[in-house]
Amino acid sequence: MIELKNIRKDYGQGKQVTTALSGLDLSINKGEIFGVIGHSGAGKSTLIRLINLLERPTSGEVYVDGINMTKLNKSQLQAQRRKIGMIFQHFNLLSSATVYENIAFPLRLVKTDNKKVDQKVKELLELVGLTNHSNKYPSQLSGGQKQRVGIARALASDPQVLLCDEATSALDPQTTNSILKLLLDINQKYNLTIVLITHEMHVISTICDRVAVIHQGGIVEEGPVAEVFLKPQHPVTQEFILRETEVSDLMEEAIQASHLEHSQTVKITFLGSKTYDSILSQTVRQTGVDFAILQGTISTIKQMPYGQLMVRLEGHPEQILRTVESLTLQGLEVEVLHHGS
Ligand SMILES: Nc1ncnc2c1ncn2[C@@H]1O[C@H](COP(=O)(O)OP(=O)(O)OP(=O)(O)O)[C@@H](O)[C@H]1O
Repeated sequence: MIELKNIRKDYGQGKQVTTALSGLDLSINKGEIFGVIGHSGAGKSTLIRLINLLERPTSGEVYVDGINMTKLNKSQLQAQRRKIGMIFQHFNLLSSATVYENIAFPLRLVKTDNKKVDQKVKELLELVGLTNHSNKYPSQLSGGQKQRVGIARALASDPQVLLCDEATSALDPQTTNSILKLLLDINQKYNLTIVLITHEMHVISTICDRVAVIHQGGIVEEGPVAEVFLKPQHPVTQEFILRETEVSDLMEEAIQASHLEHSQTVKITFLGSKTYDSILSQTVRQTGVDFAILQGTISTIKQMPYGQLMVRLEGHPEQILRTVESLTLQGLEVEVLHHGS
């Protein structure tokens, strides 16, 4: 659906050049929710604005739905942009227009007749849950309601792609979750491709199918969210995930402090329905080892449950080995963090 090929983006000229993106390749499938995460200045805004050519690449190509955006003339680009909706961190609503007129705005621009406008706006008001607010002005709305107007306006032209530029960064956690749920519902209802940029791993793990981690203008890690989240490879990804799961450096201290003879500290990852099974207790009963839980998390990645337990297994080395093998055979992921002597 979206392809960025060997993209370079420089801002400024001569000695003042800042390279925001260098040699970036990215491919996003139709109907997926794709997240891009990175620190401030990593190049996220530049990347998302390249997709609808709000920023032109210095070199490289941008394809949306098979069309090379960089080769279009002005009117062709306008037509292609109607397939790409966008929402913003600070909503960018027209303050002097009502909710109704904000949503109608893209349709008025292309001179849609009033009856069709009315039908579409009412449908969208219902979709975003603002039917009773249509005559209000943006200043009379909460942040979450403003973003709902932004979403409805972005959907007015029946786009195939929705770009979300830090769409929940100005919202509190509860409102963030309600907006994320709305985006997920829209994605499922219309098979809309959603691209979002964020600096919060929580946003990624709540709704995204795949994620790319961007750092200093390049993608350093990319893949299905569960894979990247549970087995982060790059230090920047690891840092985002540690922040999210609130596992601190104290963890390392706990592992060292709890170090015992004839023990091994392991991290066990449970995915999907296995998260709630009693696999660990059944296994240790059979192999005869004891265990102590050092840390544990149960959460979800896009509505799929997962659990991670840090445990110290205690027993004869052979018993511990059998325990690890048995857990692995039962489909759990076991990573040895520390061998006891
Ligand atoms: N219009 C511009 N002129 C000059 N430099 C720019 C411009 N826009 C962005 N940059 C620079 O390009 C780099 C990438 O910026 P970008 O805004 O894409 O990052 P970001 O990851 O979105 O950061 P943030 O989360 O802070 O918005 C930064 O070094 C930034 O200073």
